[in-house]
Amino acid sequence: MALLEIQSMTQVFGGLCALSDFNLRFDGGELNGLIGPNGAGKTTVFNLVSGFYKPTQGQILFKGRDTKPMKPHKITALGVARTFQNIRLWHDMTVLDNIRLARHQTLGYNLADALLRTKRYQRAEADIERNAHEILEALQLDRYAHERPRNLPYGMQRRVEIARALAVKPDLLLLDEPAAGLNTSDVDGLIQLIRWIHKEFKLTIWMIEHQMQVVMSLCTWIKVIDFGSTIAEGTPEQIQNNPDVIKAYLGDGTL
Ligand SMILES: Nc1ncnc2c1ncn2[C@@H]1O[C@H](COP(=O)(O)OP(=O)(O)OP(=O)(O)O)[C@@H](O)[C@H]1O
Repeated sequence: MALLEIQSMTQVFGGLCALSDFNLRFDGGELNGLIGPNGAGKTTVFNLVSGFYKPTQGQILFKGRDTKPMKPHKITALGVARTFQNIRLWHDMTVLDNIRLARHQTLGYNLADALLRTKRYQRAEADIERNAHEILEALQLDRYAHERPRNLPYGMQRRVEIARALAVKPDLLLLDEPAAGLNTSDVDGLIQLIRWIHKEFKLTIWMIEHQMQVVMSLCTWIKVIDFGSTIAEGTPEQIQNNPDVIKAYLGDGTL
C-alpha cells in the first residue's frame, strides 16, 4: 500500500483553476520536491494534503484512507505534519510549550481523563514531556526551551517550527519553503538538518522550495507545476535540463 496516493486532484477557487489533474504516489521513505514559479499551485497542493482545503475533484489516500472527510487535526494524527511558508509559531508560549502543545493535539485522552487524572492521562502527559525534550535535544534547541520563539533569530524559529512538526511523530513531513528568509549560512545548516532528519527519523519528506540549491541537493525526485498543471517530473539533473521547466522559469530567472 502506498503511503500517499493522489489521484486526479483538482482545485478550483471561484473561476480560477489553481490545480488540475494532479497525480502522485509515495511508497514511503522518499525525500522529494515540488517546485514551480510563483502562483503555480504548490501551497495549494500542501493545503489539500493536510486537509486545510478539500479537493474540488479527485482523491487523496493516506495509508490507504480517503482523507477528504477528515478534519486537518485528524490527518495530522494519522501522520501528516507540515511547516508553513510564513513561520506560524505560538509566539506567546515558550519553545518547549510549542512542542508540547503540538503533541497534545494528537493524543487520545478526553476531558474526563484530564479531570480525574486517569492512568491514560498520566501516561499521555509523561509521553508529551519525554517526547518534547527528546525533540529539542535532537534538534539542538534545548538551550532555547524556555525562550519565546519571537526572541530567537529567524533561522532558529524555522528550526523550532520543524521541531514542532516532528513532535507529532509524522510519517510524512511537508516543508513549505523551509529556506525562505534564511541567509546563506542558515541555508547550509538547513540542508544538513533536513538530510539528518530524513535519515534519523526515517520519514518521508516532501518539500516546496524556491532555492534551487536546496531542492537539487536534497531531493531524489522533483515534480514541477506551472499554472496548476504538471509540466515535468524527474531527477534533479533531468529537471535542470528540461526545456519546459527552463521556459516556465525564464520569467523570474530563479532556476
Ligand atoms: N484560498 C484561496 N482562494 C482563492 N484563490 C487562492 C486561494 N489559495 C490560493 N489561491 C490562488 O491559487 C493560485 C495558486 O496559489 P498557491 O499559493 O498554491 O501558489 P504557489 O505555487 O504556492 O505560489 P508561491 O510560490 O508564490 O507561494 C494563485 O493564483 C492563488 O492566488
